[in-house]
Amino acid sequence: MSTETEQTQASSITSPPAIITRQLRFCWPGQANAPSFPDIELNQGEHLFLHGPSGTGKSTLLGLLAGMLAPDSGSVELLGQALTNLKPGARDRFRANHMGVIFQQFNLVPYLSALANVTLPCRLSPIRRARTDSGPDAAAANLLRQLAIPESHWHQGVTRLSIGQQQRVAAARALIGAPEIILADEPTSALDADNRDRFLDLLLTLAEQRRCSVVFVSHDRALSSHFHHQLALGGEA
Ligand SMILES: Nc1ncnc2c1ncn2[C@@H]1O[C@H](COP(=O)(O)OP(=O)(O)OP(=O)(O)O)[C@@H](O)[C@H]1O
Repeated sequence: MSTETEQTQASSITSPPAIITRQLRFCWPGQANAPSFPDIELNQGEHLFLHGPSGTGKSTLLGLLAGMLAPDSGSVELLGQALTNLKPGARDRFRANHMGVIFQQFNLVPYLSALANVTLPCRLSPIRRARTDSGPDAAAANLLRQLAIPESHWHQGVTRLSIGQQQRVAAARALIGAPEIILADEPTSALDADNRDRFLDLLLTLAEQRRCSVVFVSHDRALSSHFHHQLALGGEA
């Protein structure tokens, strides 16, 4: 069996799709039937807008893509790696190396500064660290500057930032070290329309500069035109 590093090197030559899912089903405790999810095929550098009414499984699907949930049946293949075949520890390493996740509740580490939150993926992944040309601190500073977080806030505890600023710190943490895949769960829900559009433009511009694929969950159909593809859950058109 080849190692992840060998497969990643092979991937860069043949560029397999960023994401392929087939016949995914997942049942939460208490759910009568395991809902099935539509198949996804997303090439590297492409962006997918995932929408649908509340409770239709958008966050669950992101959890399956991130390898945080294991499907009852079906498969997830990311960058040519069958995620569903990896043991939990290997899945965690794969996520740290190749994915940036922006959670609905941000999941920032409350006792760390904004800067330390952003550099965290580089401490967990040598691959992400190696992709920051001038080092994690400089890369984090660059992202925080691009995301308009005032320098006076970089060394403050992250809980002292506004909700909109925390969202942007979470985006910077997802982008650092140029992971190939970014999963974003309603990252603009707390922002007003102007800040939402600015945030989205910036996220997609930074993702494009780094050739990241983005899967972006939102209720807000007005955002869909920013994305290459759309996928509806729950029978929405
Ligand atoms: N931790 C959990 N334990 C049990 N059931 C869960 C859990 N998380 C989600 N569910 C159930 O799974 C279904 C899909 O939830 P999910 O959060 O994936 O939907 P969603 O489309 O992301 O909703 P929203 O737009 O409100 O965030 C819901 O019926 C929900 O109750």
